[in-house]
Order: sequence, then structure tokens, then C-alpha cells
Amino acid sequence: MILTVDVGNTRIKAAVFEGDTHLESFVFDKIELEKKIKKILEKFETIDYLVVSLVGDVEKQSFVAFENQVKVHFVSHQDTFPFINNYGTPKTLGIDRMVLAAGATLLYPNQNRLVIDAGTCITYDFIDEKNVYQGGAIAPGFRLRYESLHQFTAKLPLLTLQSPETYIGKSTSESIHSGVVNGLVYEIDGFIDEYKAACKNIIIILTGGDAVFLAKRLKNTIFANSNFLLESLNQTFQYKIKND
Ligand SMILES: Nc1ncnc2c1ncn2[C@@H]1O[C@H](COP(=O)(O)OP(=O)(O)OP(=O)(O)O)[C@@H](O)[C@H]1O
Ligand SMILES: CC(C)(CO)[C@@H](O)C(=O)NCCC(=O)O
Ligand SMILES: [K+]
Repeated sequence: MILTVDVGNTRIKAAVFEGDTHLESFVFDKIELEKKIKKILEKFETIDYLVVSLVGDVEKQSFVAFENQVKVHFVSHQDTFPFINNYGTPKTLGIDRMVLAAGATLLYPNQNRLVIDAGTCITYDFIDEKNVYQGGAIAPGFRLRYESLHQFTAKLPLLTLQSPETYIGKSTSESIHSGVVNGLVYEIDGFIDEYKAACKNIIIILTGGDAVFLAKRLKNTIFANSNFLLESLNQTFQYKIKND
């Protein structure tokens, strides 16, 4: 049994897997990390591996503390991945993006794949049908957009995510919601159109904390899978075990 943990820039997400079966998921804050992991290990006594994708600023030591109970593995650039990496700066490619790319490669064989992860950042990762990771894009997510409008202006209030009625904002707050929400929706649809025009046979996977909110609003019909990173982490680790 494997406990996968995704340390993002905002929250921590974890899931327990038995083979390919997803048993349970958890979401928590960084400060609760050790307490929550301890609880999960108590609940699922047969967990033998703790597999971590570490992007946010959490100390590795918080996980190493469990080494007397389980084998701890931090996914790293040195691991075996199922794709060829054609990124210009492979050493600086985010581990979360590598895990997403690995999951897409293994779960959707022999086709072009685009993974869109909507969290703190919106990341785009493209893996072609020959299993070559080509790159993608990094853009600010919802919260970063709302916060930057507030932080870098004198007059704009700090708002939280809310769906705009129309694209024509009739007040300051409506204008901000339209700019942030419609702006991001148009942006994602624009990227999707671009990829679809460039490749016929492409699967698009939308994941991350804001995936469900976005899926409902995109022009392109895309199925949201909020657990794709954790599922990919499980797949990546199983692939590593088989191929090492
Ligand atoms: N309970 C929640 N707490 C915080 N954010 C939430 C919650 N539910 C949904 N969200 C949305 O999820 C987004 C964060 O997504 P996610 O958890 O994937 O980000 P993250 O922790 O930074 O991970 P990553 O670094 O992989 O993007 C926030 O922008 C927010 O809109
Ligand atoms: C872009 C983020 C912050 C998304 O979580 C992460 O993947 C990261 O820190 N990436 C490093 C830069 C890169 O991927 O090229
Ligand atoms: K993200």
C-alpha cells in the first residue's frame, strides 16, 4: 500500500493507493503535516511506502521522521521517467510537472497529451505521441491574479474567487471578477484551441484545486480529474519500482 503526498505551493494533498485502486484522499495545511501523516499511517497500517512530490517550501525532515515506519521516497530528477525529456532546462522542470507528464504518458499511451494543472500556478505540459515531453507554460492561478491586482495597485480591493455574471463588469468588483475569471477561462480555451489545431489526436487532462470550477466554464468540454497528480504519483512510483 502506498501513501502519495503532493506538497503544492498552497496546500498538501495526499492519497492512499492499493495497486491502482484509490482508497482515500486527504487535504491539509503545511502546519498540520506531521500530525496528519501520522493519523493516515495509523488508519492504514499496511502502508509500506510514502511517496512525495515536493514543490512547496516544506522541510524534507518532516517526512524523514517517518522512516522508522515506512520507506520514504522523494520523487526527483534522478528517477526513471516513462518519457524523453526535451525541456531546455530539465533540471529546473518542476517535479509536479514531471509527475503529471509521467502519469499522462502511462495512463494515456500512444497519443498526444496536454495536462493543465490549475492550482497556485496554471501549468501546461505537453507530451507528444512519441512520449517526448516538449514543455508547456506557467501562468498565475486565480489567487495570484486576485492578490496581484490588490497588491500592486492603490485602489483595488482584495477579492476572493467568484463567478462573474457577464463579461461586462458593472462595478469595481464585477470588473475584477470578470477580468480574473473570464480572463483565465479565455486564456485556457485559447491554449486548448492552439494545441488542438496543431495535433489531431490529443487528450487533454484538467487537474488541480480549481479544475472543477474551470471545467464548467470552458468552451472546450474537458473532464476534470482533481486527483490526477496523486494518481500520477502512484503510477510514477510503480513505474520506477518496475524499471529500476
Ligand atoms: N479548501 C480549499 N483551500 C484552498 N484552496 C482551495 C480549496 N478548495 C479549492 N481550492 C482552490 O484550489 C486552488 C489551489 O489549488 P491546489 O491545491 O491544486 O494548489 P497548490 O497547493 O498550490 O498546488 P500546486 O502547487 O500543485 O498548484 C486555490 O486557488 C483555490 O481556488
Ligand atoms: C510552476 C510550479 C510552481 C507549479 O507548481 C512548479 O512546477 C515549479 O516550481 N516549476 C519550476 C519551473 C519549471 O517547471 O520550469
Ligand atoms: K499547479
